[in-house]
Amino acid sequence: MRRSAIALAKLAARANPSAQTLRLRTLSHGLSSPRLASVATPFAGPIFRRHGSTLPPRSSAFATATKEHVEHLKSLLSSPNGVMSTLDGSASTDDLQPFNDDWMNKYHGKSQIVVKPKTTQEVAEILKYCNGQGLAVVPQGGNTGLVGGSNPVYDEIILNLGNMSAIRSFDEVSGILQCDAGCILETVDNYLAEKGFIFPLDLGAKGSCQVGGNVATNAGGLRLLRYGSLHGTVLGLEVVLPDGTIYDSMGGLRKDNTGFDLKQLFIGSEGTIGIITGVSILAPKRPTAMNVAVFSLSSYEAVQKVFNETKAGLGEILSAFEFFDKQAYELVKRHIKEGGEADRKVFETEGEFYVLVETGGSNNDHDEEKLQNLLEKLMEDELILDGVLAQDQTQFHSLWKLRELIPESAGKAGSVYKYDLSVPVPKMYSLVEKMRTRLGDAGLWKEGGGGRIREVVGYGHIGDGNLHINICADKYDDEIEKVIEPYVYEIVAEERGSISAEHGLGVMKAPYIGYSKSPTSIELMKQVKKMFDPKGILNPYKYVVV
Ligand SMILES: O=C(O)CC[C@@H](O)C(=O)O
Ligand SMILES: [Zn+2]
Repeated sequence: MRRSAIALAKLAARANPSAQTLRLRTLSHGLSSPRLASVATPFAGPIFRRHGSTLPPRSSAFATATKEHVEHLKSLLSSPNGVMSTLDGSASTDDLQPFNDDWMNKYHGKSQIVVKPKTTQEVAEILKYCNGQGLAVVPQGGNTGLVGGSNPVYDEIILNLGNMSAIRSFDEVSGILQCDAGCILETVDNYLAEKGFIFPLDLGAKGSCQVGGNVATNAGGLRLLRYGSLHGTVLGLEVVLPDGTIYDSMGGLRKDNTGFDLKQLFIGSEGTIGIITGVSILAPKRPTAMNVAVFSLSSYEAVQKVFNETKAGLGEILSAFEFFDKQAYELVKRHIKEGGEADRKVFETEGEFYVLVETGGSNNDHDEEKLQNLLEKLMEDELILDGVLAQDQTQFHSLWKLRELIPESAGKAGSVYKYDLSVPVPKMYSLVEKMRTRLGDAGLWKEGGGGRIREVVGYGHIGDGNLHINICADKYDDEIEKVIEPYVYEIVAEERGSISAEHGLGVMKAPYIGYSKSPTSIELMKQVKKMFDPKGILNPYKYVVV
């Protein structure tokens, strides 16, 4: 009888307990690298075109904040320390910089006031006052976004939710958690872990991003494949509307068919129609048996085949299926090495592509058997070149790091233009190839390095049909941007895809929404915005610009 891959791996582990990860088997021969055939899909509707995106000028409809405004805002809060401003000398420009700038150093606001309320009532008082005074406001959570959605464009007042971070309640029978919007995602997940539950969203920025910001941007993350989108898991919200009205649906019923499901409007509205202050969400039971494996593959076609086999083989225990290309893997290796870690060989045979498969179930033996059968099949079919399987928690995390460290590693390689696209899975990687060709033709990128574009990498959530393209440039520059945009949106529109699968529109993609949405949809969105925010004070110049 043939021994299984996992059994072999375990024997190897006993023989060499210091091995960081376990090798499954190496198949370095007999595999061709077929290119993905490009299939012409006619786009039925007219393709929206927009060239030379420019920022709208600062709106003269908004008041300019003064020292008197600062004084009044202070009077609305329980602690005057909740307002930081250069207008009254309570803060310096440097103090406000972490709130004005985004973490990529791409977006730079010029706000002179940061307000940090502690209660929903305080948020309501602030918004009521700002609305009355015509002062524009940008809501801000962990400021970890990628599209400039949480930074001021000009001098909007920053309303930061960081001081609202209490877990309000957790019901261990229903799994319903209620918390303040400013709770850090990882803190909430750790709290749930102690009770045997899991937050139904996980992403690389979990240590800094906030739950309210996650909901406001409808963050997708690494386990959407398993737990679905926040549109399904969020059961209720507390939201302060621009005039200070508090909308409260925190009751959080799983079933409720009485009228429009209004909370859905706020999920993914990027702080343009209300500020989320509380979230009620359904937390599933935390899997007690988890495993992760990473494979190297020779082609994108193999990635797709492995995805199909994995879905069929693992069924309900599949909790993540991620992919990355060799260029992304090289960046991570370099980053890990620069961080001082010993250079270790993870794969005997490296590939053109890598996939990470995670299982999460409740019975280790059952899950392992399924994973084992899958791996045998993948190897027999010669779909994978090599694979490693985590054997303990440390290895579990170090394998996940190969995927999770990609954005950070790209950031180390330069100023990164980030695209977050949805297209049918068979078309996904062709977008990366088209982008390389485009940048090569413009003389900006050369295979092997040497151009102003240092690297173009493709990775993402295959399980959700969501591709990330990261283009690492020597600096953010209009000349480069014009080569990339709107070209990148045009090639997405040709496939009838989405120009924002999960990062949102923010200020970056606001001008390009027409590549993904019809004029009718955009008009309806504008009407919604006007209804909730007739003065347009909330997060102006972004999302759907009225
Ligand atoms: O930085 C990016 O482009 C992607 C970030 C995030 O959505 C991820 O999937 O890692
Ligand atoms: Zn992502």
